[in-house]
Amino acid sequence: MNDAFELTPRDWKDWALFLDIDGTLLDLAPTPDAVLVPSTLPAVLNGLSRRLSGALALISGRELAAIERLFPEMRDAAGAHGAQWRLNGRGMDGIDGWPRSLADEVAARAAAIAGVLVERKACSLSLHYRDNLPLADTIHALAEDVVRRSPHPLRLLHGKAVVELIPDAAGKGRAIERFMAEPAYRGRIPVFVGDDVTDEEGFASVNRLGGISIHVGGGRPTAARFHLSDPETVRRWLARLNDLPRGA
Ligand SMILES: O=P(O)(O)OC[C@H]1O[C@H](O[C@H]2O[C@H](CO)[C@@H](O)[C@H](O)[C@H]2O)[C@H](O)[C@@H](O)[C@@H]1O
Repeated sequence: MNDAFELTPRDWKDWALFLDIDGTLLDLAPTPDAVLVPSTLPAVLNGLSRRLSGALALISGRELAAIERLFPEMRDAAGAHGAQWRLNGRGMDGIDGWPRSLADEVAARAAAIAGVLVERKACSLSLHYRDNLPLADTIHALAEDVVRRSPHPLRLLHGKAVVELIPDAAGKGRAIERFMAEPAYRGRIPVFVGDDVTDEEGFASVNRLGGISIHVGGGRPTAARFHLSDPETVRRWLARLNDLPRGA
């Protein structure tokens, strides 16, 4: 796979940049709240957003409230794998139909299993088992049972030591496509950087749209066409882009 480090837009009007958070912008941590935002990263993201005339969005499995806590200055984001959506600093219509009572039930069932961390979000739910990896099958079976019984169409995503329940209509590919229809993004080349299996839908979308898909890490098959080795390299690449002349 091609190294993405030397990739540079010919013109700042060319690219629309979509960035995953955990495992891409930020190093993975033992729990969701333990992640650290390196002190120089917000300024780099702001600088790039300005260079791209606003065509930069965070595309994350985290809920919007958590994204805002980590990156308060970022104006465009898709949360909960695209079930939530914010444009130009304003919350937009998301995906309805999150079955709260079923989510209560799955949270209670999972909380009774030692080593599982339940992360409840506005319209999705994550079951983390990083503390007890052999629980993977148990957690997957529990989540599959919930999806089968849900009154609303849900689906499962299997991420890094996590199973996520999301509305069936959500997904990072659709989130990127929704941004690409907005005036600030329309006509640009989508560039998506992500690390996880849950980012594959985003890679497939940007490939279809003639864009640039960049996988962070390695060790598994991916639809991405470019590669960066780890979040530290992603941050160095973004800083390098942000140091290019504004007229690039
Ligand atoms: O789409 P992303 O921005 O990559 O978010 C995916 C999930 O990331 C978080 O969980 C992952 O990162 C945690 C912190 O490093 C780690 O402890 C956990 O094992 C990972 O699965 C986040 O907590 C989830 O809500 C996101 O959906």
